[in-house]
Amino acid sequence: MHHHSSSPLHSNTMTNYTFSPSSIASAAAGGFVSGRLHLVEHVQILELFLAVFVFVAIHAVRQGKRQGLAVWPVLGMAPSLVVGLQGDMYEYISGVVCRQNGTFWFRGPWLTSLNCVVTADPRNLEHLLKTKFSNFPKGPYFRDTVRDLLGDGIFNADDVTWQRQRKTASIEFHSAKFRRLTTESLLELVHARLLPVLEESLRASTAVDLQDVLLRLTFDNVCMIAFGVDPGCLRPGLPEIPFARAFEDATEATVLRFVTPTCVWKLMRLLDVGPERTLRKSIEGVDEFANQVIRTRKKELAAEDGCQRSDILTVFARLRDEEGKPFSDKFLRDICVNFILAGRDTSSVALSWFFWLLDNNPEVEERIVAELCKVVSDREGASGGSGGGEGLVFKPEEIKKMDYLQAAISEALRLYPSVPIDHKEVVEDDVFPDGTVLKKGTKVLYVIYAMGRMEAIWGKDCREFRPERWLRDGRFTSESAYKFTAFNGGPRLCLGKDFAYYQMKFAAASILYRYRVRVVEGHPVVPKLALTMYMKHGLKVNLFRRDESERRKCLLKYYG
Ligand code: HEM
Repeated sequence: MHHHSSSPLHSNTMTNYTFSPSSIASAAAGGFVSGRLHLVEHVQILELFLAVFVFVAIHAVRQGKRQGLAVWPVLGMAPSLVVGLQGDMYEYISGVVCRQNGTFWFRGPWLTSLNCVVTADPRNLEHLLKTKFSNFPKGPYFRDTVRDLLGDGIFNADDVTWQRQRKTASIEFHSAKFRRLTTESLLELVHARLLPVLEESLRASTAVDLQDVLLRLTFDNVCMIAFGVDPGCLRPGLPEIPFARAFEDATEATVLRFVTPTCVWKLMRLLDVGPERTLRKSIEGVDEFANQVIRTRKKELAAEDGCQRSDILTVFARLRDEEGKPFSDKFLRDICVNFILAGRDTSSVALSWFFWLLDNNPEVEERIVAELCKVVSDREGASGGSGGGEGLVFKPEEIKKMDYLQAAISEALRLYPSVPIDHKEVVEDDVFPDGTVLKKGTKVLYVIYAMGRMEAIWGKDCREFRPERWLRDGRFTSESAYKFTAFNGGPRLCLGKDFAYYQMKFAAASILYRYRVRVVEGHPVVPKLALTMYMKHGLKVNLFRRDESERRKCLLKYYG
């Protein structure tokens, strides 16, 4: 369409007319006439171009009404996606999926692999997560993209490889020994490391990035659970830890692959350039740390020295495969790296949104503080007031009793699910309960973020932060995993769910009992576009001491 502007005739005429000083007369006579002729030609072509554009645009927008997003020739829905990327992508997709009654087809540009079904319909979720579970694995596309980092670990595996890890890890996660490990490691981290860092910020009257602090807390915690080793990210001065840095870089570079055409990143990997070079180097960093821990642990176990340990590495290192052989170091590395990835950021990100929501909903915060004080005042032998001092440590059975806190955290996860979008691939032709026809190989995206904000699921007040919706007679009641999908559902339900709730409740209760957490005025809070819903700019907060008289006031207000 643009060939006219590069025609030699056209450019010569223009050159003569505009710049040649040699013949003004000829320019006035012949040049001027031909110039006008070309101008007319120009205008006609422009008009034609405009007419075609308007026609295509009307067609695209009309199709958009039916299909959710404008569909352009060749580019499909990609231009609409680019527009969406300028604002809040999650809100944008949620809007489309709601207008389309829960499901729509995303049409990618020709010759790309971006076509997929996008859904937020609980019936479809139950179908793909439970009823037809084996027809919706993670699939080869996902596996190829993340294999360099995750190998054959649980997050990246399907079928037998997944089943075997799931079974062993599930038994372990529900054992008393493991529970003890998680409660003890968390107690140590919160009281010896988290609270001192926060106290220091209060004393110095400086703002602190609460998201960063919480990310460090859960990173250390999950490493203790996976490896039995504490990397020490959460310490005064918030030092940079090479293993944590390598892990983060490796995850980011892996995520980048999802938005790069496969042939491009594969070529970059071959040439060892750009983000692929970063990825290779950071994976080396991860492996160096992992391999050293694995070697040491194997020696310990051979010397029967590590019997008391109950971390994931020790459990799997003791096992034997079908042929009676121990697992390879590489497989042990994959198992641990996957657990770290799964349990690293999700709880801390959820807590960050939770504290931000509390800052905007002071009455919810008061109710939580009242509940904490009630639990403390119910302690045997406690008398008067809320019964605790600054050194108070919540006990596991007390954490369990905090129904309102559990409701408030669930409500934060409903509105800001740590994993906002997830995906599956179709093995055999199938049909969703809502009638969507699925061909073998189709990719399915389910928008967990949108599901938390649908009137059809949560009612008219779906956008309000209202923990009460989770309570029946003051007791926390869980929702169907196919409506509240923050932890996934069916056989691949989050393995760390109970632990995550314990961890979030323990950390939140320990902080709220001592401090008022106030977000710094004007601090921008927006989600980052990534596989995990981080706050893009972190969460800068100031801390203020919550003293006994304030706690007592909350207790009296709600419990008389
Ligand atoms: C608020 C906190 C958390 C949320 C919202 C969350 C959410 C999820 C989701 C959505 C999945 C499914 C991912 C997928 O299959 O694509 C998942 C899987 C998993 N989560 Fe969590 N998670 C949380 C905390 C944790 C923690 C603390 C751990 C471990 C210590 C953990 C361990 C796992 C594991 C091992 C899987 C894989 C299960 C499987 O594939 O069979 N999670 N989680």
